[in-house]
Amino acid sequence: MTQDPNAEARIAPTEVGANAAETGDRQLAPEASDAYGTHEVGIENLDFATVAEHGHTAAELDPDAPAVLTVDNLKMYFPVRSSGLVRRTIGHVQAVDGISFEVPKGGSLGLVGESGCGKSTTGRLITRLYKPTGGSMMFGGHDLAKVSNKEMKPLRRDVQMIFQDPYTSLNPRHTVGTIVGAPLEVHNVVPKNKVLPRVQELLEIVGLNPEHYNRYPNEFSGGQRQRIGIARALTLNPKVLVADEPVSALDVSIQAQVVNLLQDIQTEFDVAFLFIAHDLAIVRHFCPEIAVMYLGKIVEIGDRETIYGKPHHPYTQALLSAVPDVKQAAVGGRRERIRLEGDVPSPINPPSGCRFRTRCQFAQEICAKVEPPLLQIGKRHKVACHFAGELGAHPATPVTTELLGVDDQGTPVPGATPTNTQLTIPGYEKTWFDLRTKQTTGV
Ligand SMILES: Nc1ncnc2c1ncn2[C@@H]1O[C@H](COP(=O)(O)OP(=O)(O)OP(=O)(O)O)[C@@H](O)[C@H]1O
Repeated sequence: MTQDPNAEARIAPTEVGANAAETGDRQLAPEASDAYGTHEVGIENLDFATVAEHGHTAAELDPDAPAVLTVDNLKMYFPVRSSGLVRRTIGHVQAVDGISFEVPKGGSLGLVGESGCGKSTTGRLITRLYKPTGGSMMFGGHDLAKVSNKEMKPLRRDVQMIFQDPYTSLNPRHTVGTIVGAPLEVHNVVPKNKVLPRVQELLEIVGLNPEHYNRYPNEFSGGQRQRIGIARALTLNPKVLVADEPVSALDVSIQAQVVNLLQDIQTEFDVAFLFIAHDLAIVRHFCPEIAVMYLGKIVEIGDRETIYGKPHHPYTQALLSAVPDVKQAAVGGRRERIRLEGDVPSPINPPSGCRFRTRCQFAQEICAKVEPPLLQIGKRHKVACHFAGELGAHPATPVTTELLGVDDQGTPVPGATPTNTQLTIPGYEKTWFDLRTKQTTGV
């Protein structure tokens, strides 16, 4: 494991959880560190952005990395049934509605957005906890969306999930050894007498005492339990890990340690992450590439610098304006908060055209009539907005009309030929639409 060079204080192996279990106290003492070995960051009660600075450096983008997972036009519609004896389907929750993206080999894509926008559903689709309504998820030559449960079994080894809540995701009746070792037995990967050594090795890798394999989850603190969940996800040497809010249930001082552990794991296991989180500071640190979701759609996707520095979608701009930025505040340059009006509409009956339009200050007639395509507007930047532009520089007229063959009100122009062929691919093209010149351009 990589030793954290900036850690200010190394804390002795802690057994806070064990002590608490002995006294029957589930309210654990404050966790200075939850790790047995490495990964401590001796900093407490700071915001994540600051803590992270004292831990690992932010992950870097490898623009040449091939895609390990390619998701194309993925959809998940949950049926809504009437009450009564004959339960007819009366509608659908459009939890995920036609999203496309790539996860690079050994890299990480962050998925952010408000609660209910479809992040967890996306993660559960990729790990095939749900079977999608439509679309494809190409992984190692297989379409995970189409394979049968039987065909999926060997593929599950490669695509694993870390769950949000370390309190409910571990079976309290099983020892850590059983929890971490179970996948090895189910998939028959090592002989029975090799399971325990492998479990102990994994516990050590995630910073837990390998001798604690025969303890139960309630004997560990929250951060330690999440390490158990991480060890379990790593057992089969996956190629893709879906981390669904992996630190949001943890104490702030522990979050950075667990994120740093995930970074170590990514480097050493060369595993790719789909990192789902609503905390934009954590995503900024962990993910060189970020997709922003709103009501089942990706509204903006791009590299970290672009998404955080020059977001072009009004929703991304509003989300980012709500992030407390300690450094900015210190120099008196705190961002003005953009308040979104109203609630997120129901995914059963989403707004026509652009789904964000009911809460968008720039919305015009075209937004209700025509859905904006996820248009590539930079080398690694796509946005779905008719009025895409930097904060304070949104255009007065829609930028998409010529591409879509409509006028400024969204009415089809007779004889116009829409040129939207390149608008929905999962990755990036070598050329893109220049918002200023409204021409295709490239490197
Ligand atoms: N099994 C299900 N049946 C019906 N609707 C569902 C189901 N799972 C999720 N939904 C709905 O799908 C939408 C997307 O939910 P999802 O949990 O994916 O969002 P999320 O962005 O992960 O939110 P959160 O951060 O709160 O988990 C929500 O409206 C949710 O109510």
